[in-house]
Amino acid sequence: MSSAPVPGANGAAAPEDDATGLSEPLLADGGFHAGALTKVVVATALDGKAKADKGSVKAEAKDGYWVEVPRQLDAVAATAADLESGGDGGRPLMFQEKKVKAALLYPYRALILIRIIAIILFIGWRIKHNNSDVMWFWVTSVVADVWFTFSWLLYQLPKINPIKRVPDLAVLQQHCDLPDGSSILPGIDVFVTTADPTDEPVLYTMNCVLSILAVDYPIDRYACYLSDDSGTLIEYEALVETANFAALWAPFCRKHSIEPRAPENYFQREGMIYPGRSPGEFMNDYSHVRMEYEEFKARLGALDGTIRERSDVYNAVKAAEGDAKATWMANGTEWPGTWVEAAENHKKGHHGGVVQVVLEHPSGSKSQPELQVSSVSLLNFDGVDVRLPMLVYMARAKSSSYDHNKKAGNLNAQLRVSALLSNAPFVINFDCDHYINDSKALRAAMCFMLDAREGDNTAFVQFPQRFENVDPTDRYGNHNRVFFDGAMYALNGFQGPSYLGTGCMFRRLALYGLDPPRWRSDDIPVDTVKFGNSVPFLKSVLAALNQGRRITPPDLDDSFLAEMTTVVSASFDIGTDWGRGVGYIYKIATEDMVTGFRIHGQGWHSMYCTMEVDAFRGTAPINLTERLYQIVRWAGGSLEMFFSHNNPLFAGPRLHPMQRTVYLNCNIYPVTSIFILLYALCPVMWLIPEEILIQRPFTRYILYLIVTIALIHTIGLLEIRWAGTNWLDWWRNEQFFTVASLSAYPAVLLHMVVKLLTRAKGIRFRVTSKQTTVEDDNDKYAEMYEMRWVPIMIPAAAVLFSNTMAIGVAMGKTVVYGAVWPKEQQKHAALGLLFNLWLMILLQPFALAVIGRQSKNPNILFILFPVAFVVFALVYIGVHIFVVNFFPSMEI
Ligand SMILES: O=c1ccn([C@@H]2O[C@H](COP(=O)(O)OP(=O)(O)O[C@H]3O[C@H](CO)[C@@H](O)[C@H](O)[C@H]3O)[C@@H](O)[C@H]2O)c(=O)[nH]1
Ligand SMILES: [Mn+2]
Repeated sequence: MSSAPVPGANGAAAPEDDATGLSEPLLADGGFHAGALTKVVVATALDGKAKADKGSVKAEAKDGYWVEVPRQLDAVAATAADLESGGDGGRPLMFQEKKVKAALLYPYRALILIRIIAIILFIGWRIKHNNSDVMWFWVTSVVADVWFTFSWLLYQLPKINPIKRVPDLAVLQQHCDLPDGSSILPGIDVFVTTADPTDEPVLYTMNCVLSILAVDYPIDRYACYLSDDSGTLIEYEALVETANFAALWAPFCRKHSIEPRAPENYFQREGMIYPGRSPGEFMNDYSHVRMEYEEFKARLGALDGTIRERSDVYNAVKAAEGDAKATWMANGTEWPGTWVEAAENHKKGHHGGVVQVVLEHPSGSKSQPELQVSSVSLLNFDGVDVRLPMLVYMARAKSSSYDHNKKAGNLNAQLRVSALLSNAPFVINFDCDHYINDSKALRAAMCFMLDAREGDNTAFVQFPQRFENVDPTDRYGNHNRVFFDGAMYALNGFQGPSYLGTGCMFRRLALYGLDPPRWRSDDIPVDTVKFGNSVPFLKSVLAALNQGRRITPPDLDDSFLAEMTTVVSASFDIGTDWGRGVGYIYKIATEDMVTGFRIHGQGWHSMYCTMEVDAFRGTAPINLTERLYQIVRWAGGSLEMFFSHNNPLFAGPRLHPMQRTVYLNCNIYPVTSIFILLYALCPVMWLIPEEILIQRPFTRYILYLIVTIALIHTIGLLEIRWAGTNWLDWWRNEQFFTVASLSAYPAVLLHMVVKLLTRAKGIRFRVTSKQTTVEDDNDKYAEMYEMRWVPIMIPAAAVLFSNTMAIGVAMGKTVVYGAVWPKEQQKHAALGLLFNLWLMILLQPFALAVIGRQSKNPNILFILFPVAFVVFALVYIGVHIFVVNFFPSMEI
């Protein structure tokens, strides 16, 4: 792959893949089985089928730990007709609630109780036996234990009532899809955010957009907005190309029931079952679409060059006038955003706003869209809806005099533009590196929003984040399953999951800061102080309040276009409630956590929706340096939230006490790292001549530690059962928490202290790089081995080094003194070493990162570490002999 920092470099590299890329899928037994009418297996037929079967067996086993809660039907009558939610009264129940089986839940709760008792006994015992060698050290470690207990309780207690909710798509369909082919499903505005065409390859972003344009939802009931924070022409022109390709791609997906509907990911997958209705035409259609896709990618890759060339021509003409070198759109107008050659008002962070409707809202008729690709006519789309939903490109204006509030500011601009253009009652947002993996996902979210029970009081429906590019052993804990499943199912038992930044459907009114219907008063101020100075926008808010639920396309006349530029202007938010009481929240690096918190604080509920097939998928940073920066942002945002007016302790009474506990834990967990760092450095005491112990009797102390740590892991083993995760997920979570505690978290704490003292700036939203810079076609995880040393890694490196040295020295001492040590001391040394080893095991991912490419075989640590131990042991013995001979009075 090309590593040139050219936007869309991935696309440009496509032709290299042609040799394998364009080959048609193999057919099972040389042809299609039209067997059970529709089931045709493509590629590795038997293999694929076996995989699919195994998958469903696994899903059942996972679900085996859950029991259905009977649906309460009487709730239906209680809900009045609410057009905002798309129902006409008498709405059905559209999801199934499940709780953990008693046989698992009660032992789980019992173990939590046992651990609480064990810890109380332990701390009581320690305080009674304050006979350590070094008093200050003992006091600190007791404080540490109390803190560990406190933060563990914050973490563990809210997990005692997990709930799983499964959407019932069939009921939704019955209720909303009318027999005449129309639908009463409510409107959705779909948002995609991107910040940089290089760090976030255009190809990913466009794949995300394509998966949206082809999603299974009534075409005139949703609209797609791409908001480009880089303001580059390349993103706009890529979107126009995408609209062209979508005219082929979307009907193809609909005709053949393609999954997933992001082409890059679809063409990469093998062994899929053909579920569509036209197996006979599939091969022909497939190869056409595949060919068009390769050409589409090539066009994306060439965009940069095209734009430069075009601009050179225009600029040459204009040169005489002495103008700056502008960037020109295809229609011969100057691009209002950033220019290829940065100029005043046209550079990164300082440029005009753009709103361009790429595809207009489809009219009622099922006619062909205006934009077409050549081979559309070659395919037979009879009976297939070939329309596309409205598609909009936008970039908010930026100016160096204003804070743009990063992703939150970007999303708020999208909220306003979409309010003017389509004003759908629901919005869902995606990061540009995520895509819709199950085309029914938007419908699934609707099951929760329209449900007769809590539907109207549900502000958002969050889906888990699932990742595609992570190495099979998930070295740096990217899958985060303990969080995305364990913690989120747990929250479902109270007010609901927190907002996790992507793959989350919101009720527009909840984002506008309104109370849930349950608490809403009749008098809702809709004014410029709150919402900003745009009359059409205020009107749209009133319309939303009055439950206008259709996406009604306005006339795109000049005054309307001018209004759209107003709502994306750099200063629009100033002096309004945007980012505070309205929209996504500003000033906190984790805009997601704090936005969800604000909404929960008003008494809204949220729902966690998992589907059998991942609803959405994305990419995660598999390079340790990038990953740690991501953690820095999350942890930094957490602490910032604690020191802001969004501190959960100040939230009103509508926030459920357990929900408050969870948010509090989310805010202060980085503090734990101080104590972890302290403990992790303890083994250094083996380097000291005299035996120093934190606590006497040491044996009893270590036993207590072992019991309490073992209990955590036993609880974890039960948790992974109901969460449907596995022990590796659990273990990686433990390891990564330790690694982060010795790097990202202390760095963030230090930053916070400095910030509080000097009123410095907050944590920077550094966009996670998705661009693979490593060239290695044989290893798609090559990126993982390229760790860049950064200062935040110093504590982890220090702990790793001192532990290795301590173990070596302990071995050396055993050789020198072992025989003369009293039994008691031998035991102490052995127990101390146990602790060292435990730490080393927890730090394994970090050690692997340090050795880079050598870590392709992780077992190499079993050689490297023993060698290091022996080296240190020998050095110790050498020094010892030297000292004994030349400085007999000294003791080491
Ligand atoms: O100034 C900015 C910065 C970022 N983004 C967008 O924000 C999204 C997330 O950025 P990324 O760098 O991919 O962050 P991650 O570390 O992957 O993000 C995780 O953590 C974030 C909170 O820190 C959440 O917002 C994300 O949804 C969640 O996936 C991307 O679409 C970016 O384009 C902007 O639109 N404008
Ligand atoms: Mn991301």
